[in-house]
Amino acid sequence: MSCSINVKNVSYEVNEKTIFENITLNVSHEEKIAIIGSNGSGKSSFLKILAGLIKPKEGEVFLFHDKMNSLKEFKKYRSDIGYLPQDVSDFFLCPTVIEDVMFNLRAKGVKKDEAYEKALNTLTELGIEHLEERNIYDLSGGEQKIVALAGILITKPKILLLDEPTNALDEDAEKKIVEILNSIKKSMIIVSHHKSFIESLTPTIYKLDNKSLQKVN
Ligand SMILES: Nc1ncnc2c1ncn2[C@@H]1O[C@H](COP(=O)(O)OP(=O)(O)OP(=O)(O)O)[C@@H](O)[C@H]1O
Repeated sequence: MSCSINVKNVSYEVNEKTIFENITLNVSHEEKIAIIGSNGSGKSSFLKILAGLIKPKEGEVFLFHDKMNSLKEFKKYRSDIGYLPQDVSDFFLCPTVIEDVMFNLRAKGVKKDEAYEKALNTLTELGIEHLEERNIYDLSGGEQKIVALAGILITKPKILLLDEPTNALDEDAEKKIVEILNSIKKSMIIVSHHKSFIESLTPTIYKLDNKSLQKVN
């Protein structure tokens, strides 16, 4: 089957300390996988490598079978990758929720009325339409997380890299996110500590432990 992401023998170190080594992973077109692991095991760093934000020490990353030789080369796939960071506080570019969610579509040349309609639909799907006119920086951490997710989902990226998408979310919000992520047929890597959330999305779970990535089941 065709793969969206291939990782070959990737290692990462910070300040000469090895965080993980020799990670090999293939994620097929439309496959969802989850990564668990204890605090500090390197899950966020691994996602950042796949998003082209940091460089591995060694190894190779392929997106759609195209080898990424430098961080610059990730640029051509920027709009195909939806990366949700663990901390979204620096994620926003516009003051209000609706403006921010519309922003990525407007940047792609979508007309204002159409972008507004799509943004409102996305907010409604995620159950946060009441936040439309709110200032993002007045929102709670959980609300900000869902707004950030809305800004990613609206552009329909081919790959979703989601770092703890439900931390700080209440049960209802989590349920909505499960419904939406289950309805999306895209390649997805979800990092989470939340077992029931992960199990409601995918049976394919990996654990980052002792510097290596192993399949749990
Ligand atoms: N820029 C950095 N400077 C110093 N240390 C870093 C940096 N980035 C990551 N680390 C260290 O690398 C290790 C892995 O961090 P990472 O955030 O990837 O772990 P994680 O598995 O996502 O943790 P958590 O579950 O707590 O979010 C940690 O020990 C962290 O302190």
